[in-house]
Amino acid sequence: MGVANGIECLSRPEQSVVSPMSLLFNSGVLPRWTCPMAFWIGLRSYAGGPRTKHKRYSPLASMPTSNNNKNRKKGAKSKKINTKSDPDQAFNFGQYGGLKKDVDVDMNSTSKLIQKISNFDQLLILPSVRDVVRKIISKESLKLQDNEKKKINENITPSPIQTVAIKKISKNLMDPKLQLHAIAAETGSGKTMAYLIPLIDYLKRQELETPELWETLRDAALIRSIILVPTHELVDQVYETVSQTNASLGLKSFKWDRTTSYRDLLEHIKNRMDILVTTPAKLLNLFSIRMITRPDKILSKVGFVVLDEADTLLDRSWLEETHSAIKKIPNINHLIFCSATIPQEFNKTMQRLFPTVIPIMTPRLHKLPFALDFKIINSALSPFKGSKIKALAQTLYAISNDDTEPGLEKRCIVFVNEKKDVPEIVNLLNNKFGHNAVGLTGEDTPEERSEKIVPFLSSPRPISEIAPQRPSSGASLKRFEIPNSNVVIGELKRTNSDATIPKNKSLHVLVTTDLMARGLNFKGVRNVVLYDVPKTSIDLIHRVGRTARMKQGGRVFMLTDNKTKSWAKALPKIIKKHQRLS
Ligand SMILES: Nc1ncnc2c1ncn2[C@@H]1O[C@H](COP(=O)(O)OP(=O)(O)OP(=O)(O)O)[C@@H](O)[C@H]1O
Repeated sequence: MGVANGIECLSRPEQSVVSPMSLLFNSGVLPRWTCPMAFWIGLRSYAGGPRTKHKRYSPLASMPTSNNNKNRKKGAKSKKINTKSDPDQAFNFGQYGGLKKDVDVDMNSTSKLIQKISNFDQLLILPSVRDVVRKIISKESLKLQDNEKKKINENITPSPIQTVAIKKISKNLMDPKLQLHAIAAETGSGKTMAYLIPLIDYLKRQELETPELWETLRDAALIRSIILVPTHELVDQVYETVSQTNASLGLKSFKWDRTTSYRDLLEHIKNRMDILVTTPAKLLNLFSIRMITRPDKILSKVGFVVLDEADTLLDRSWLEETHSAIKKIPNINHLIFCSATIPQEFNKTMQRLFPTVIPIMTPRLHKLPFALDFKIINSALSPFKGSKIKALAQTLYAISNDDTEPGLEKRCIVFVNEKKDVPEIVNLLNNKFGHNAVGLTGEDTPEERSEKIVPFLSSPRPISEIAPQRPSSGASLKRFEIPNSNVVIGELKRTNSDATIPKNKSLHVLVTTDLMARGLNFKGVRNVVLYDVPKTSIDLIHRVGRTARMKQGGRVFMLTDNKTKSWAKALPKIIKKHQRLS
């Protein structure tokens, strides 16, 4: 049977296409156990925040204080200190930090470029692509409230990471050689569009600038580009953005997640798939679908591949799967890694390979969101007296009763370290404190996960749509400042003790773990509670990054107790100083 489209033929190819990727891998340059594609930059950690052996230094040693500098000068003689240390020393969060301290990308030229470019018109993007992208951003952007959406074009400017990424990637966009880029910028900074705009531009230019090639692709059964993400929630989210290019640019995008049928997948591949959004595991499935006997042919025209949340996809629990998936794509032209954090372990693994990747970073990498209001609540103090659940309940009351987000249903995400704690916290919040909470962990079925997460991923609903049950008329709101914290909190005093606790409908609470801390664009969620102090700076950055996205306002309440370490209590100061975390 003919090999017309890689789906009907029966014979397997005699020899596979030798590709730049397999060349890298098979040329012995890399030991077999490594993955041939991740090329993290040669990050050199500066002396920022040296963990010193001097007894008097606490883990806060990295905080630039006068005596630290004096000691650091003294210490400088004893060990070689990088002269190019970052002016704002990295703050070691957690016992071992976790993030690479500083990057050696020239931030000065990046900052100058960001200042120079204030409009998408100044970037090398096809006009048709530029117009569509502006419309997508204005539709999805949190910044533009409805009444502003009419002024679409003048309000949509490229975010810093978008400016830098598009500038660097579009320089040689259509060069046929293998090009590797690593995009790293703070959470909520618009990284999705930072890789999507070059990807879409690449596909459209391929159509317009190489018509003969396009003739061979237009009606073939193949996939032209792939975006890999770690979770099905992210597949849905990225696809929601990507699919908006279908009608306006004639691009055929498709998401392959747990709900996708093979029939649907084959149907879309048969009619040319321009952008596939999926997970590494699903992509590997392509090689075990009986009806597809030439999966290599289907992947032979994939020119553009993105690994979003790359530090997750390439950490030790994912490395094997991601590496196998990438190895199946023989002719990659652009391979882009994208993440909000550069964990040390990830960086070391990548440094061992070869740092040929072009780094694309912005000055706020590893810093918490600019417009973040970070509050610490010590549950050891009265009135909580060591009860974290009571501190959480009171915090949620304060959020639901304060004057923020007038007229809108408020949402709050509560992150815990252990998924086993989620059910009990939800139960107590709902049945003892009258809150409106749901719990979400990996134990939930895919259907349960998407049902629970949707109200937090969509924009806030008008409160008029939800029957707000105000506290019984006898209640009075006594407000008091929690000692040793910067939190004003209200205590609901009920005058008639038999009043049932009103279900607090004006605040919707999601209690979850790090499963939901990565990449998800919780639209307009203004409140995050860290029920447990995150174990690493990576967890802290991703959890906190679910709010205050794209310069929006946002509040984080972190519950502490007598066991909380001093470095955790220093966070409000670190954030106020916009200090980098490590
Ligand atoms: N140029 C822009 N102007 C205004 N809003 C934008 C712009 N680009 C993206 N956004 C909006 O900013 C929000 C965050 O974007 P995105 O999810 O891509 O951030 P991110 O950097 O990928 O975050 P994370 O690191 O958490 O994955 C989205 O609602 C998006 O629509």
